Amino acid sequence: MSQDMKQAALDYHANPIPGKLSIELTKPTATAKDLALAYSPGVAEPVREIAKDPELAYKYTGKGNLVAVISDGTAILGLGNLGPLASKPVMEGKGVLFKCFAGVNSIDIEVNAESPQAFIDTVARIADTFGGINLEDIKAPECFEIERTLIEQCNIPVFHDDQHGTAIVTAAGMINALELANKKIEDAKIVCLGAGAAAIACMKLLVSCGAKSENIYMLDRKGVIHAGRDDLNQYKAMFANETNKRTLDDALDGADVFVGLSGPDLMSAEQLMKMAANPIVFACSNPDPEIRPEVAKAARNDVIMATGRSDYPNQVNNVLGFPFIFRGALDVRASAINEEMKVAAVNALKDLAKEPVPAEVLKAYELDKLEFGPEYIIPKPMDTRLLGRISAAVAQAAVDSGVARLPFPAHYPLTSIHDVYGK
Ligand SMILES: NC(=O)C1=CN([C@@H]2O[C@H](COP(=O)(O)OP(=O)(O)OC[C@H]3O[C@@H](n4cnc5c(N)ncnc54)[C@H](OP(=O)(O)O)[C@@H]3O)[C@@H](O)[C@H]2O)C=CC1
Ligand SMILES: CC(=O)C(=O)O
Ligand SMILES: [Mg+2]
Repeated sequence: MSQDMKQAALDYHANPIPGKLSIELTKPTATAKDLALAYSPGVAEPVREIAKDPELAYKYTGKGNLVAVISDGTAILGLGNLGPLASKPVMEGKGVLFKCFAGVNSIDIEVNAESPQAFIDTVARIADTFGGINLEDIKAPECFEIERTLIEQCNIPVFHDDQHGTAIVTAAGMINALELANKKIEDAKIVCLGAGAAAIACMKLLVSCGAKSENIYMLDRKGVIHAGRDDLNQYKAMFANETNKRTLDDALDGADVFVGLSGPDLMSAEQLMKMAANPIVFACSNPDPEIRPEVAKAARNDVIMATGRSDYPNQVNNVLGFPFIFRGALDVRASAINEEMKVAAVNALKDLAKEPVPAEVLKAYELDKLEFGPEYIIPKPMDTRLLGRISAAVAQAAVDSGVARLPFPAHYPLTSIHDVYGK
């Protein structure tokens, strides 16, 4: 990023008031009578009702449209373990996206936990406050046990965005990119650089979509994950292949797909040249991708390229998932976000990329034209149709799979965040 952009980003966060979110009132507070309803004595009435029936918290408080965005700061974007406080701009950022794209209220919570168990205990104790919990930027392998335990302990959706949000968006983009490259997912040789939260979840979902695990070469800092290694945790071990490949160069030789979920500038133009014809490169590390699109495209013109960033074509980023997935889950009061709901989100997202792009989206991105092709494999985050399509698909899948506690919403499909409480 240029010095100008860096300063602009700091100014954006600092001015005119610090931070990116604030809390707004939803009820009148102008008179003494208003205050008597909002606070003492009126507030005692919903207290008594909720004490008798906890479900009434959804009627009398903001719980049903409130998500906690919770991090321990151990894997902030691709910047690494910089601690909970430093993660706050990202968590506030997730809150901005929840609100502006899906009308979901959120509170960011940065937890200074000395162990995964301390983190779990902290989250479990505050879970009832919220309609859902979005775990963010928690490093592997701890994130897997943290999420599993919290799903068990909480009766609201708990969703580790870096795993599942990323996997859903990656799968949708990949299915479309493979179609454009005229490649079959079951034959594709896939290299995944990174073996953490995002990488493991992405590769698992690609396998569910038809990829063959024997065709996937996953790498961590020590190189290719193979059956001969004795230093693998149970999550990496699921991707250990019988192979002689040891390095990224070895793995990329003839590969069809590269998925980067690791760190900045880890793939060179020379390495890209080793890939098969019409290679697909998802360099998704944030903020700096594994290889920059300008470097990749200068090296070869047959590459279908995506990054996690807003300032290049094909933004493969979990922003295309979590706001709308939670919207759908909250609106049917789902007890969890299950596989059926994730697959429904993949399908809604990939299908939308094939439809004509509305003028307002073109305007937002200052483009004259955008149609399904190598430069447009996945919808743009500012496409307002995402709200209606993904939330409806997720809500329907929740109803069909039996985790919804409310019927499919009568006010769906949503056309705007102003409709989220009904039209
Ligand atoms: N575009 C998107 O939507 C998203 C992108 N991401 C990006 O994915 C990356 C990983 O995030 P996340 O999974 O949450 O973090 P984790 O800490 O869970 O995992 C990081 C993984 O990257 C590997 N890694 C780091 N540096 C290297 C290197 N030099 N060579 C090979 N492997 C390396 C680590 O290897 P080891 O196991 O050996 O430590 C680890 O397996 C980040 O850059 C993040 O921005 C994440 C979520 C969403
Ligand atoms: C996008 C995101 O969640 C990440 O890079 O961690
Ligand atoms: Mg993240």
